[in-house]
Amino acid sequence: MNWNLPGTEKDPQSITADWTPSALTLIEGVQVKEVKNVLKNNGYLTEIYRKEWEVDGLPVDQVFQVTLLPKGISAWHAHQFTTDRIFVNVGSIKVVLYDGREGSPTYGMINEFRGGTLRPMLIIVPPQVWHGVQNYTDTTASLLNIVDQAYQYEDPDHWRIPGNTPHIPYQFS
Ligand SMILES: Cc1cn([C@H]2C[C@H](O)[C@@H](COP(=O)(O)OP(=O)(O)O[C@H]3O[C@H](C)C(=O)[C@H](O)[C@H]3O)O2)c(=O)[nH]c1=O
Repeated sequence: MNWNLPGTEKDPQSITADWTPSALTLIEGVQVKEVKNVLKNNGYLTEIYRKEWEVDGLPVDQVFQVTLLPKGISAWHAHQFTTDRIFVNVGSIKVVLYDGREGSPTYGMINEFRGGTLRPMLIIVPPQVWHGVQNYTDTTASLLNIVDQAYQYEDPDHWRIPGNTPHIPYQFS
């Protein structure tokens, strides 16, 4: 008996048995450290960064917070020398990375992560990897950036390209 309706499609695999997106190959140099919330009687506690996780072996020189209003987008950014470590500490944020480094084994690759209160994770973004963030929810969200080189006010190590550039094969929606 045919029970399908016109236009019916079967789901492909989207997630592995450990709930990692099945299609996810990490961009060269990118690392992700997922952490678990520690549930307490009066709330919960979340570790954000430990040197002993050995995610990059780099120093911590500064920590700053970026707050995104509902649906706010901040893209695209890259740094020549600075490693970003992004941790969404409030709400839910999409973190999208693009490898535009010619000669990189993952040149041209996009990585997309959704992290935050529900799925805490630290994302290590190496220098020269383009990144953008989007609060895709209706409540204010924020992320912490734990950088290995503090922001230089007079000479920021910060390059930008518009969020809708045709040179990155990703559209924030
Ligand atoms: C980083 C920094 C910036 N500023 C000043 C400089 C600007 O006048 C203003 C906004 O800084 P920026 O334009 O860098 O902020 P975003 O565009 O939100 O970018 C930041 O958040 C996204 C997600 C990134 O990935 C960037 O690496 C990070 O810089 O704050 C400071 O006063 N101190 C600082 O440490």
